Amino acid sequence: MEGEIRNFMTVSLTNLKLLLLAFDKGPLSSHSVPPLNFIRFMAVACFPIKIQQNSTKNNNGYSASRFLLILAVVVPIYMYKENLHQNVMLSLYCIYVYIILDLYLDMVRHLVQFLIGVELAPQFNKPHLSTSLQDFWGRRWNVMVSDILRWAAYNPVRSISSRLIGENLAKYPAILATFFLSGLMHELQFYYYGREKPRWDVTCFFLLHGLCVDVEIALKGNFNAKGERQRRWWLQPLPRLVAAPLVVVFACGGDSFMAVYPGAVTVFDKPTGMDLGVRRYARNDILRDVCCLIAPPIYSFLYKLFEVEHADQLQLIHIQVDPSDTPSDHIGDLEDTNTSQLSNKWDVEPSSSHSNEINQEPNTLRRRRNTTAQSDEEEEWIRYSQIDRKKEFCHLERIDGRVQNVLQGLELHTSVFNDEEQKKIVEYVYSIQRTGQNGQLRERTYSEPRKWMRGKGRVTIQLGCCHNYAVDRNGNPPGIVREEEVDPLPLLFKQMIKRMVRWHVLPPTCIPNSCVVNIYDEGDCIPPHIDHHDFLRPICTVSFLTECNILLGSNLKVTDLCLFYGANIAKHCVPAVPAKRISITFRKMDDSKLPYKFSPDPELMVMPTVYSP
Ligand SMILES: O=C(O)CCC(=O)C(=O)O
Ligand SMILES: [Fe+2]
Repeated sequence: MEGEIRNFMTVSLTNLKLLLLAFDKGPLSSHSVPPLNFIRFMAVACFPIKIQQNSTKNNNGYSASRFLLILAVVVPIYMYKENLHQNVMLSLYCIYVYIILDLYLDMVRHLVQFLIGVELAPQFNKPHLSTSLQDFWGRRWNVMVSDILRWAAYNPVRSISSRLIGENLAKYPAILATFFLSGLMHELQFYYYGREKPRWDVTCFFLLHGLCVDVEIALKGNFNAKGERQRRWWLQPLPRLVAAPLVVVFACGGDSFMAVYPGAVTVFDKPTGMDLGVRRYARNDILRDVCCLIAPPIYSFLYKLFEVEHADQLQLIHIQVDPSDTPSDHIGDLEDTNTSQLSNKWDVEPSSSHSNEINQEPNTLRRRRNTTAQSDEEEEWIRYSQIDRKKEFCHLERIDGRVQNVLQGLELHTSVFNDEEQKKIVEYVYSIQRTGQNGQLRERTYSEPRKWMRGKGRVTIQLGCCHNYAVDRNGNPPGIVREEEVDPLPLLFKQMIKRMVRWHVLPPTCIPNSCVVNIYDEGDCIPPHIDHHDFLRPICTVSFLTECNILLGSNLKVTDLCLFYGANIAKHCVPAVPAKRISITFRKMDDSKLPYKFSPDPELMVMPTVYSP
């Protein structure tokens, strides 16, 4: 059977990978990380494997021994098949197919891993813990295949349809196309085994699930938009213990899943020689057809009923500084420098004409202030004592069945930077923006919302590392994109960090080494998201120009403007801002997730002095 399965994988997946390579996409493309030498290239092309992007200690795969144990229980039950109801047999069969697949793929993974010396990703990520169909198919079931389908169908269809029907709707046809392609691949695989004319029931099964995922995503957005309904008890999420079996039963055990069995029976009956006594799926099965029709609405309803939010601890320090005057149009001294890297443009000596007060360490401040007959200590003490700190934020929500304070760790510090300093920082930001507009920054440092996203996106400037909130157009997953290089943190921002550590706003144990600057025009927003866990907590946002609402919580009320694909766990968002606003979010990267070309900044490695009045 192993030989059969190997061919099965080679036939469909290798061809798809090679096809993607023709467009320099997918796991064999020139962007692959780590770069593929000949041996690795051949291994990735020929085997159902995926190179682990970020080396991880957590292996989400199951241990083979646990599986063998389950198998040891399931297989003997087959002996009593005559006494078992057909549907029980089908469910057992489903478990059997899953275990065999996982064992086989895991075996291949370990063998290839050993041979090519690269860590490979597990293929399954605890599918029995899925909390929604989207979670099941997108993140837990056969993840290597999901990745390939994302490149081959989802991304291209999404990009074409966003031009035709807009960014918000584009995901729906993209999802359908992905499931359709998956259906065709399965049809081909079953044909390969059974040599029977395709009955298209497998394709229908995948299309049905694609439709359900579409409905699920649409409803999630819709329900979220009606924030009030979230609070009704019957729409509150149930614990994963209840939600997960429901999703898995729908994904694998519902009547519609039986559509897959004819293929599965054809595939596995013959090579294993097991006559499982499973009835052939009847093409005109009325019950199945009815189920197909009613499954999406029922599923979507169940989804919302049993959706589980993850209890990620929110630790966000938000520093809200007083809104300064409208930014001046004055460009500042920095504009005429003409190098392409921010570090050169920006990292100016405190003594040069580019310097500003915030660039100076307390002793520099001291010297200047002495002239005003105010001692340096007094000056710093006054500034330090003017900081207003609010830490007791509390909003209780039920997450995973437990009542938790979702604002745990949130702090608000005001008056950390004075008006003059804020103005300088804002001017700096504008000068970087102009540098980016002139194409003088690294490709992923500066990005503007696309034209049709006006009012929905915002300008972002990423420094220190490039990271994705969602899968990017190259298929990179959310989180730090380790192979991308962006411009480094400029001196001014490093000095902001030092100031915040010195004045007890940031802990000296978590000194940020990256940041994202968000420039919002009136009406722009940031959709609900949780900052990726490639970044350590706490995370710190400094806000300029305009006061605005920032929503925090596990179930956010979201306006239509902020509908966001994949935001099933929404933790914070900035709804449409009333006027121009700038924010700088500082984050420390997890050491194991640093960009490959990242070199730690010596200035930020020395523990900054903490002020003690
Ligand atoms: O602009 C803000 O205040 C929030 C920014 C943010 O959440 C982010 O960039 O992840
Ligand atoms: Fe964020």
